[in-house]
Order: sequence, then C-alpha cells, then structure tokens
Amino acid sequence: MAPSVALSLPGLRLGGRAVLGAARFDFAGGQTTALLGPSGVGKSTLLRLVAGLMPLPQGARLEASDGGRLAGRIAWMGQQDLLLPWLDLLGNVTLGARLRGRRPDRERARALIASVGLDGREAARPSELSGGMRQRAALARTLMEDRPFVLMDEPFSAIDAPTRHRLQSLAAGLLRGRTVLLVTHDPLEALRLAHRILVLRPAPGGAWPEDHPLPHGVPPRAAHEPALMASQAALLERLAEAA
Ligand SMILES: Nc1ncnc2c1ncn2[C@@H]1O[C@H](COP(=O)(O)OP(=O)(O)OP(=O)(O)O)[C@@H](O)[C@H]1O
Repeated sequence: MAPSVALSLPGLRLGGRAVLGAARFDFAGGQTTALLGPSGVGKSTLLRLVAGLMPLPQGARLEASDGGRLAGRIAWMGQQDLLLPWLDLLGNVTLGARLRGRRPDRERARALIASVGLDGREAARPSELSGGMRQRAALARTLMEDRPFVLMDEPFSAIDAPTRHRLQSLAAGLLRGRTVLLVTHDPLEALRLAHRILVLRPAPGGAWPEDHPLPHGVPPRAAHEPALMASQAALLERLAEAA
C-alpha cells in the first residue's frame, strides 16, 4: 500500500490574490482523493504544489507518511496525452525508463498496453490512434512508471462519455493501492473513482476544502446505482452553489 501524503499550507497567494487558504490536506495512502471546485479555484495549483512543479510557500510542509521524499516517486497524467509523435506506442510507453538511461522492461510495457486494450497496436504512431486510444496509451505510460503517487489533472476530460466510462473502470483497477489525487470537473467521475471527495470552495482568504459524502461501495462504483445518482445530483448542486 502506498504511503499517505499531507500538505499543510499557511495559505497561498499568486499574482497578489489569495488563491488557497490556510488548510491541511491529508491524502490517504492507497486511496483516490478527487478534487473538485469551480474553475480557477486552485485545483491544479494544489496538484502542482504536491508534484513539486511549483515552490511551496514559506511555512508550508509536504510529507509522505513513510518519511521519504515525494520527488522521484510521482507519476503525472494530464488532460493532454503528451505522447511524442515520432515514437510508436511501445516507444512512448517505455520513454521514462529510456530518458533515465535504463533499459525498459518491454514485457511489462506490452502487458500494460494489453491491459488498456491496445495490444496489437504497439507499432502505431500517436497520429494513427484515436483520442481515446491516445489517452489509454497515456494511462499505460503513467502506470509504466510504477510510482506510489499518481497525480491526475482532468485525465479523461477530452474523451467522449462512453470511452471515458470504460477508461475510468480500467483506471480504478490499475491504480488500486496507489495514492491518487484526481482533479476533475466531472461529478460522476469523482463518485465512481474516489474514496474521498474534496470540494474546494472559494473564499476571500483563499479557497478551503470541504468533504462531500460518498455512496457505499468501492471504486469503480456502478454509474446506475440509485445512491450514486442521488449523490451526483447533490454534488452538482454543491458545485453550482460554490461557483
Ligand atoms: N503562476 C501564477 N501566477 C499568478 N496567478 C496564477 C498562477 N498560476 C495560477 N494562478 C491563478 O491561480 C488561480 C487558480 O488556478 P488553477 O489553475 O489552480 O485553478 P483550477 O481550479 O485548476 O481551474 P480550472 O478548473 O479552470 O483548471 C487562478 O485564478 C489562476 O489565474
């Protein structure tokens, strides 16, 4: 089971504006925490702070429960697939190892490619794959990194609804046991995939997190469950109100 992550923030100002308020964020080990909130509230900023892509403000603390550093143990998946157009699928999935000067584990890469339903397409270039296939390739590349912490910034938002649904089910299985932060605008995605939902609510002193209750069951929850549909409506209303 992956360690948990805690981020204590004394607040964060950007461009002269209070973006995030003073808060402590606890992301449980081996679980998926979904972050939702209105556009511009600071979701990606929070993710970037955890990823080390922007400096922590003075007085902030970012810790993993095993006492180790997070740097080097994080896999990132964003809205864009960021596949390199001149590499084939296998080359893209094994890129991380080769950039680090290591010999990639091709067997594992092939198994992951198969697990995202792309077996037989190992030699295809990104331009020969559909948008949904490219996101599946990006998911395989993210998992190839085999990191305990996975940060996902709207990973499936550019994909049609049925493909997104399939990818969510796939991701829930493949991400099991990792500590995942998932930024999404999609209440259904959060309710299907998360063990915990945090809604970032804007406030004059900076946004602060609120827990949103989840229906019973483990991810991936079935979309047709009445309890999930009721939660979806409640979450949508809460997000509309927060905006
Ligand atoms: N480097 C920066 N300098 C100044 N302001 C910034 C910087 N980065 C982000 N911001 C501001 O911080 C706020 C939060 O941005 P962020 O991208 O985290 O929001 P978000 O909740 O992820 O939005 P969206 O849902 O639209 O992606 C925005 O008002 C943005 O303009």
